[in-house]
Amino acid sequence: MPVEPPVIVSSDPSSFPHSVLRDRHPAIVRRVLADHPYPPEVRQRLERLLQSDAVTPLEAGAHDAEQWSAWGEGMYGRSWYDVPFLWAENYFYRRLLEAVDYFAPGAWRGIDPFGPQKAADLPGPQELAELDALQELPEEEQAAGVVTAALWGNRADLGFRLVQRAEQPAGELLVDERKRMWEVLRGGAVVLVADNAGRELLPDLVLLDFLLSTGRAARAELHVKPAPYFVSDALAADVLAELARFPEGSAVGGRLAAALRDGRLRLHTEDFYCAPLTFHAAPEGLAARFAAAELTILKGDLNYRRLVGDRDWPATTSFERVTDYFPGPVAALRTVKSDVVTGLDEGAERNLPTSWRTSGAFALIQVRA
Ligand SMILES: O=P(O)(O)OC[C@@]1(O)O[C@H](CO)[C@@H](O)[C@@H]1O
Repeated sequence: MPVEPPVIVSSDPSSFPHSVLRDRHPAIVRRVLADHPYPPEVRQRLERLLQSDAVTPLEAGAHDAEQWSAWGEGMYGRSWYDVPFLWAENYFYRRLLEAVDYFAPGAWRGIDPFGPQKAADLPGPQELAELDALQELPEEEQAAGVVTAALWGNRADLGFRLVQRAEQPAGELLVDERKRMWEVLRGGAVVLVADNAGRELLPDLVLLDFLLSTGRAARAELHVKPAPYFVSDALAADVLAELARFPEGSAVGGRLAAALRDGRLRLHTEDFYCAPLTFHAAPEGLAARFAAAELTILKGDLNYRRLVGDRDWPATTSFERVTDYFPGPVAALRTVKSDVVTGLDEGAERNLPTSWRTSGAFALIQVRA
């Protein structure tokens, strides 16, 4: 194991993490306030969240207060900018859910504060038709197409789009190890850890359908978040909303529904997916699921940070080495939207634009088998 560089914090005002806490989080709260006719006490709590300088613990009665008191040891009372970035972001979403009574008994319980944004991002008939049309291609081209679509679907999560212009230049793949992905898959079980709903989840579902219908996988689990998170992250309800978009007679939609019905495709979730932790701390049951799979596919930027550790790794750090703890073969499909990168060749960074780590214009397909 290489010497571990420090965990990323947000204290440097010129850093990406600082901009997330300073600009993105307030924009997210403002959007949630605009999207819902919340009562005054909820609006006040959201405003207070915006104003808070220091991190304070959850109310004692909160359903997961004990968990968060353990996860937050040493954090409370400190500035949001001084605690680890990954922790601060996770806790921000937890506080936001608290503010909108997401877990509290009452009428607002279970109402997704990001629901309207997600609904507006559901794929339209043209996107569905384009993905369905991939099936007309020869299998090898389809294989390339479904992976490319799932990869670039990750490019514009809704949190990112709140602060970034929507249209971006064409993307560039910095590492492409998809060949190894295909070599690992021999008709066993696959886990796909989803990231965003909407335009990312659709190609993820198409990828799962491709794996199942070509026999590259016999079974698949689609792991989703247990609660709203990072604005657009997919919940089981988002999967169902997406499936309902496939038109009558869609071959892909029909096969996915059949696979869910006969158990070849299963939805799964764990509280861990909303914990401020990396995969090093995956609970035993989840680690066993990863270990039993021929391949775990991790989607997105945040899952990448949780996989390699949210640290200032030099970009040439070996991906193989930092992921060798992961309990089974793992593939990361990720557009680069934060500072954490590993697995680049020496010198590869040299010709990239200064913003390459956060622009969403570059991507990685990395595999550790
Ligand atoms: O995981 P995703 O949806 O690909 O990206 C999540 C993200 O937008 O949120 C974090 C910043 O808040 C970063 O990890 C990344 O920029």
